[in-house]
Amino acid sequence: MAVAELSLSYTKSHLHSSQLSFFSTRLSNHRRCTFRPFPRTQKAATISCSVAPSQVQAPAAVGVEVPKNKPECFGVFCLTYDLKAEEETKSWKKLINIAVSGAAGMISNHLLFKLASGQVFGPDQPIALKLLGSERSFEALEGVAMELEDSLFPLLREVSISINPYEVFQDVEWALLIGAKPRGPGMERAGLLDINGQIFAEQGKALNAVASRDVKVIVVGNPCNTNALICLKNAPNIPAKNFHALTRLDENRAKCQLALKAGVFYDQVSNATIWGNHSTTQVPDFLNARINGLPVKEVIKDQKWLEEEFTEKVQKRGGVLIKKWGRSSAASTAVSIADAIRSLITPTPEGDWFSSGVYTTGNPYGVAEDIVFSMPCRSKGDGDYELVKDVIFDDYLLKRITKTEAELLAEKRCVAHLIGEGIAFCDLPEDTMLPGEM
Ligand SMILES: NC(=O)C1=CN([C@@H]2O[C@H](COP(=O)(O)OP(=O)(O)OC[C@H]3O[C@@H](n4cnc5c(N)ncnc54)[C@H](OP(=O)(O)O)[C@@H]3O)[C@@H](O)[C@H]2O)C=CC1
Ligand SMILES: O=C([O-])CC(=O)C(=O)O
Repeated sequence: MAVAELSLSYTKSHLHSSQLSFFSTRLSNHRRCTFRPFPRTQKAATISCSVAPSQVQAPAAVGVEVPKNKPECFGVFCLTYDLKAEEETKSWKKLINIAVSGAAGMISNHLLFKLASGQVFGPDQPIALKLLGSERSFEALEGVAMELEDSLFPLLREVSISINPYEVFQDVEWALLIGAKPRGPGMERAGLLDINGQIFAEQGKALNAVASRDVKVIVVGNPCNTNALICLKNAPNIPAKNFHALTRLDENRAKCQLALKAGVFYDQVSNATIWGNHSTTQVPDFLNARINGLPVKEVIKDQKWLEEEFTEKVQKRGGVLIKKWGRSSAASTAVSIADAIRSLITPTPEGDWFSSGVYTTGNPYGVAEDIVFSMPCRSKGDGDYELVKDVIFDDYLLKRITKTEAELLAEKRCVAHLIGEGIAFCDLPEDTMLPGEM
């Protein structure tokens, strides 16, 4: 195939900046094209595309400088302002970069507006949103960015969109990894693990290459525990401790059910742990949870309800919701991502804790090492966390924890090829299900 080379001169005024962004992103990511910007002073760029001469069409407009590995800004976010000149910004913190994948999906559609409004990082924290999509979703991403423009959020100082994780993850302090392929009809769970695992392997490599060394990663896309494991294994230069799988939605669901049964408002439920996998083997812990400061078992005396109904309700809540709503939890998932972030950036209230799927190596509970398992955590509010030591176990809890642990170990064997552990061998338990699959 002939290689056609176009040499374009640069005049920024020919295109609106969002068109420039779209144009350069498309070109720089096209499989068959390389986009080589010249230094700023020369104001010219070269695009090389391996296409037959008859397919070569001069672009409708001229090229643009694209700094290497930097996604282009979107629309109104391309304007620059002197922050210091604005009175209200003088007390603001330093801007933080937040990457969101699956940014055109349903969960993101709720989450992005929470982030931009200041509800998550606080009213003095300006943010830059870096949205990751794909060829499939690029136009939808532009639509999302347009809605962000039209919302006039003061704290939202930058928005950029790209389909290249190496661009999007550049210098990010937070990576919220939501995008994943949903399990389709007739698709084996092993197939889902493989397809999504490849997405998270690639994203792990990109984070390793370009993200802040202190980046905190929250994996939401399912199967989120094993996706988080794949991601961290492909990012060896970032502490494994910085990777989380989202189980906060499960914790919130558990608190709601306990409150309902006890007849109290849900803010009275504390110390709720979800152990294990974000799947139907997850273990909502009623042994250590408290209602109005008292052990749950002193308030809800119906042990059969706790062991059977409560546990199953939490495990299968996602599936019941899909049956009613016709789609999977998006708003409550976005709320729980916001909760998960806030739990890491604000000190945990005395005596309480929160659940997160975290790396098990070094855990005090005897859970198998080298997997991502939901456990009770506390934070000083610095983005880091410690595992809670003063929890108790009984035979029921241990038996359930062993089951969810076995499932995660089987998922790990299934993705051995994606975590540098040789040939995959998939012997998943038959009842392995996402919460939404029931
Ligand atoms: N951990 C938890 O508690 C929960 C996790 N989830 C999970 O979160 C994920 C996102 O959910 P939601 O936002 O509702 O889903 P949507 O289907 O609305 O969006 C998912 C996004 O994933 C992206 N994607 C990446 N790879 C593929 C692919 N191969 N095929 C199709 N789409 C792909 C798509 O964006 P693009 O084309 O830009 O890549 C799409 O926009 C799912 O995996 C879901 O199971 C949901 C609820 C709770
Ligand atoms: O299975 C899904 O995609 C939905 C899900 O995780 C949940 O509701 O907890």
